[in-house]
Amino acid sequence: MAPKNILLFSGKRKSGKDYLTDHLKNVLADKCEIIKISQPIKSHWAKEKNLNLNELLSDSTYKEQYRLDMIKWGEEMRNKDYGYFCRAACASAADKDIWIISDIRRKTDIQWFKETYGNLIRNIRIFADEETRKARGFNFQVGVDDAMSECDLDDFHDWDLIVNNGEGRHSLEAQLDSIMKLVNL
Ligand SMILES: Nc1ncnc2c1ncn2[C@@H]1O[C@H](COP(=O)(O)OP(=O)(O)OP(=O)(O)O)[C@@H](O)[C@H]1O
Repeated sequence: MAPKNILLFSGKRKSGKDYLTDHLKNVLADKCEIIKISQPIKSHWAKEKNLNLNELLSDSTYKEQYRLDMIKWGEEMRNKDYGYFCRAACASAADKDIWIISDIRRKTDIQWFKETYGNLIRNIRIFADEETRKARGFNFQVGVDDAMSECDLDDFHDWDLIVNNGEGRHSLEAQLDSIMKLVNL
C-alpha cells in the first residue's frame, strides 16, 4: 500500500540530512520508515562481489575501494532507467504512513517520485552554510563535490520547504515542527 506522504530530503554533504531525518524518525516513530535510494546499489554490489554489506555501508576501506566502480555501475543503470534505484528502494520498503527518503540527489530522482506518487511527495531542502559544513568535517573533494551527484539540485527551486541547518538555524524542535507541517497524518 502506498504511504500517506513521502518526504524527499536533499542537501549538500554535511548539511545534516542524517541528523534531521534521524530526529524526525524519533518524532514519527513507528509511523515512518527511513529509505535510502543508495541502498539498492550497495546491496547489489555487495552480492555481486560477495562482500559484507554492513562493512560496505559503513565508512570502511571497502567503501573507498569500490566507490568508483559503484558510481560507474550506478550511472550506467540510471542512464538506462532513471527510476531503477528509486523503484528498488521503494519495493523493499515497509508498509508505513510516512516514508522518509534521506538521500535525494538528482532532478530525475524527484521526477520519478513525482510521476509515481504525485501529490504525496514533499520536497525538502536542507541548507547549511559552508563554514558550518566545514566545522562538521566537510572538505571539498574534486570529483565528488563538483560531480552531478552533489550539484544536480543546486539549480532546482521547487522546494516545499527549505530548512536552514547552518548559522542562524532555529532550534531542532522548530526545525522538526516546520517539517511536520507538511505531513498529513
Ligand atoms: N543542527 C545540528 N546540531 C548539531 N550537530 C549537527 C546538526 N546538524 C548536523 N550535525 C552534525 O553534523 C555532522 C554531519 O551531519 P549529517 O551526517 O547529518 O550530514 P549529511 O548531510 O547526512 O552528510 P553526508 O551527505 O556527508 O552524509 C554529524 O556529526 C551531525 O551530528
